[in-house]
Amino acid sequence: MIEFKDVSLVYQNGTEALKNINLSISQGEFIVIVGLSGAGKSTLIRSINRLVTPTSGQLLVDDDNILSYNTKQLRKLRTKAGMIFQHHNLVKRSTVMKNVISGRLGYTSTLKSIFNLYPKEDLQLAYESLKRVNIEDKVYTRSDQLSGGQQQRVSIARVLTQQPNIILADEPVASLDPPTSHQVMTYLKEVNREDKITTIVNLHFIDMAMEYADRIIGMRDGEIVFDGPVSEVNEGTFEDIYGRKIREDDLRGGSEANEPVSSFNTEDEFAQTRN
Ligand SMILES: Nc1ncnc2c1ncn2[C@@H]1O[C@H](COP(=O)(O)OP(=O)(O)OP(=O)(O)O)[C@@H](O)[C@H]1O
Repeated sequence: MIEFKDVSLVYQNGTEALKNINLSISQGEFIVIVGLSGAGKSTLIRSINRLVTPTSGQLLVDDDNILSYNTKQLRKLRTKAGMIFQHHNLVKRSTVMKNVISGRLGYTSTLKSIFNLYPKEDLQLAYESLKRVNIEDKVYTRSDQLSGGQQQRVSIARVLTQQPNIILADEPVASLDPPTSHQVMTYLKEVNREDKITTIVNLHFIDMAMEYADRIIGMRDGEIVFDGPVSEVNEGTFEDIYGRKIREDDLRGGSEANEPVSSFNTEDEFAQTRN
């Protein structure tokens, strides 16, 4: 359970990025946050693993106020709340396995991790995580030799290896083409359903928000201006959130041919079904 109680965040330059946020998120929900650039979406999700620190209010994760956490507690929190970024944040010159096993860092002593002394079970878990996103054949490939979509799948595998109970995804598909975007969202949704991991995703594209979210939160100018199940959302809702008419570039497109992806071995194979 995640609870924001009157949470505000003012950056050092005076920008009020979050204004009195009150929000309650139950374990296992799949939430998409939408809003124009600068609305505060990143700030909101980065508050949950304390990549940024709210300046007032209370932020509870499993009944604990994370705003009073020390360094050791923060390390634990960041293991529990895994993060996926727009640009993957993989170590480019390391292999896929090295990147994915780093998901165990929060459970391993620094010395052991320097010498790559991960327990066998951790290596097994990393391999199983790669299998879940169908990229286990790339286990010894250098990360910079993968496509953008493959790198994002590796970053999902890395997060899974962390065994989190929250996944925070900050614009995970912003740099991907439509078919690959749907593939990545489908994996996130699959993981959410199977493992009951609370998943919070920032998205720019309203058609993708409608397709994958169970609940949509709309932000404008640091405030929550909509919060409800996807069944209550229509074009007018987005126009209210955005404060303008919906435009073509608010849509990612390419969803009509969306199929379950698990049975495809390669991204090319998957993409071919969409052409
Ligand atoms: N480190 C920072 N220092 C000062 N202001 C910041 C910082 N990070 C973000 N902001 C400002 O805070 C506000 C909210 O930014 P945030 O990145 O959370 O919005 P967003 O909705 O995620 O936008 P985008 O979709 O462009 O990423 C914006 O006005 C932004 O310029």
